[in-house]
This record gives sequence, structure tokens and C-alpha cells, in this order.
Amino acid sequence: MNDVERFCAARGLPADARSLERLEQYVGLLLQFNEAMNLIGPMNRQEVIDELILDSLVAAEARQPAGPILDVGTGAGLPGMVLKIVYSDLPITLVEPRRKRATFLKIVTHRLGLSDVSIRNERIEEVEGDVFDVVISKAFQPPLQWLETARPFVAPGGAVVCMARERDRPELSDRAATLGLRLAGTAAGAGEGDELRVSFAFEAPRQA
Ligand SMILES: C[S@@+](CC[C@H](N)C(=O)[O-])C[C@H]1O[C@@H](n2cnc3c(N)ncnc32)[C@H](O)[C@@H]1O
Repeated sequence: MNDVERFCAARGLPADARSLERLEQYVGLLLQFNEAMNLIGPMNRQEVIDELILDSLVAAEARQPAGPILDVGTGAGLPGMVLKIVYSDLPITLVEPRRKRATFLKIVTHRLGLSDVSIRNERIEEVEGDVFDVVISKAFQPPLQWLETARPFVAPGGAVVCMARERDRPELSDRAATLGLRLAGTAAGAGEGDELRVSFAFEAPRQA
């Protein structure tokens, strides 16, 4: 986990010894259960770290969570389980309709001794009522559609995190404005130029 430790140190993200150990366990479980549960496609350990773990951490750099987190279409727990490991004191809700993936999330929660993890084995359309400090997803919906889906779940002062390309920025900012959200933070991921992948955090006003 040296790569992760360096990455977090360079970007001002928390990563204590316990988190690094849990990330190691999580990567081990992803690799162990991948084939049987069809979680992430064929990948080796280094690819899982470079393409999945670090990508999930970029999301948090745009908006460091300070309260409950919602991850929609989390699959095997990306980025939500990574965020739960790093921000272990914060409650998280993971929404994933595929039963095997939800079962995997329960196994990870149990084996890593995590608490305050709510696993909702359903579609986001069936979830209602709660609002969150950070509402996030990765590879779930096209970015503009994701802003619309996420908006009802954002607490006052909370944010939607949207992973998109740099070239999407103007269109995303316009749509966010129509939803009463403003761009409050960004973090650069992989790629270059217009193809650069960016995590955008769009914040809701503190008072309605
Ligand atoms: C491409 S996968 C991405 C998984 C994970 N976020 C990642 O980055 O590896 C999309 C996930 O969204 C889930 N999904 C599809 N429709 C959904 C819905 N309506 N509500 C919540 N999750 C949904 C799928 O079951 C799948 O696990």
C-alpha cells in the first residue's frame, strides 16, 4: 500500500496505518471473490490499486466528506467502501441492486470490522427520505443525468460528486446551476488535456 500512502500524503487525504491495512484487506477480498461474484473484470493487484482504489480517492479530494455519505451503484464498493475505510467515523449508505455484489459488501463490512455501513440491495429509484453530506457515484450514470438523480439526496451545505471529463465542465456547471448547486471543488484524476478525468464537487446552499 506504499502507492496509496504516497498518493494520500501528496493530496492531503487521511490514511493512517489502520486504513492502509484495511485497504490491503479490501483489495485481497476483491481479488479473492472477483471470479465467483463477477465484481470488477479481470485485474491484477496493481491494476486494482491504480485504477480502482486511487480513482476512488480522487473523488474524495474534490470534497472531503464531513458527514454521512451515499454511494449509488457502488458495485463491489467503489468508491464507497474505499471512502468508508479512509473516513471510518462517517456513516455510509451503499446502494447496489445486484444481489451478489450486495452480499460481497456485507462480507467486506464484516471481515474489516466496519460499523455504520448501510447496504441497500435495491435501485436508487426505490430509496427515499434521507439526505447526505456527500452523494457520489462512479461509472453509474452519464454525468448530467447523475446530477439530476443525486440532487434530492443532498443535505443543505452538502455536495454531489460527479466524475467526468474536463471538457464536460461548462455543461455540468450550467446543469448544476439549474439544480441550485455551485462548483465548490475539483480534483484531477487520470488522462490529459480535454480527456483529463476530473472529480467535480457541486455544493448545495446551506439554507434552502
Ligand atoms: C458499471 S457498474 C459501476 C460499479 C462501481 N461504482 C465501480 O465503479 O466499479 C454500475 C453499477 O450500478 C448498479 N446499478 C444499475 N442500475 C442501478 C440503479 N437504478 N440504482 C442503483 N444502482 C444501479 C449496477 O448493478 C452496477 O453494479
